[in-house]
Amino acid sequence: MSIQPILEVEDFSKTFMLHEQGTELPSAHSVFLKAYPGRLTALTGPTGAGKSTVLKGIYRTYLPTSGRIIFTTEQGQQTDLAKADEHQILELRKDEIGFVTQFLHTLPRQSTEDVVAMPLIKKGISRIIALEKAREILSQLNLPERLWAVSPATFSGGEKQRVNLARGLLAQPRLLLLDEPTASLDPKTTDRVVELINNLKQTGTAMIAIFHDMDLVKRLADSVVVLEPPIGTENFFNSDINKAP
Ligand SMILES: Nc1ncnc2c1ncn2[C@@H]1O[C@H](COP(=O)(O)OP(=O)(O)OP(=O)(O)O)[C@@H](O)[C@H]1O
Repeated sequence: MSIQPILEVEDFSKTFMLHEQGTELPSAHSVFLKAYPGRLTALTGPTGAGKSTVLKGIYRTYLPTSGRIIFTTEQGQQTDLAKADEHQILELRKDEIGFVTQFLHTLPRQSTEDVVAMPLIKKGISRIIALEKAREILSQLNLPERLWAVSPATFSGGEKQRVNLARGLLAQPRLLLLDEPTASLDPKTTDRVVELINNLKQTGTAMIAIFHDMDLVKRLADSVVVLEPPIGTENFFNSDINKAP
């Protein structure tokens, strides 16, 4: 039996209305992509092509201007994320869809280990076990132990990225969106992230990840979608990566 996609993005476009400037700014245009359980779809293309906009559309930070985002839930129900109500989106974010961004928004005074453990605690895992797992992954990602009890609010870019990755990977969602997950990391930690992402694939998580570094695409991607503003996208498979522009 062929493997079924967990997510299908069909003809996704987003135009931003800049009311104060009285103008419209086209962003992502006519994007098609699919995500499969246990596989990683890489999203590449030049700056400003709309890659982050597509991930934010899937996570529903933005509403698309047009197109469909069909997500198959754990119960096997198909939902168009472009039309789902806020309550359903919040439930899916809690249980099924994760997003590792380049920014970290946390409550003041919340410790790093609590930030990382929180998605597991929300899923009903005991605080003691969740904290144990949080410390384990923070150590794997080379975040110094002296920082675990401190709020990440004042962390460096690379430290914040480690916290974001630790939280997103530990939660093991069914679909994980990653926006340049290794952008601020040193080569040793990047290798560790590659290993953790490959482990997560084995558990069946579907991933869509933005990369600028083609070496990472070769190491991690099962398929690639190239965004080319403003005319659309080109899809090809990992075996063709060397032919990519
Ligand atoms: N909230 C917003 N309001 C107005 N314009 C926006 C907004 N978000 C993104 N854009 C515009 O949409 C276009 C695509 O932005 P996006 O961040 O999706 O690109 P990207 O491909 O991820 O770029 P990069 O590789 O530099 O991260 C850009 O021209 C950007 O200025």
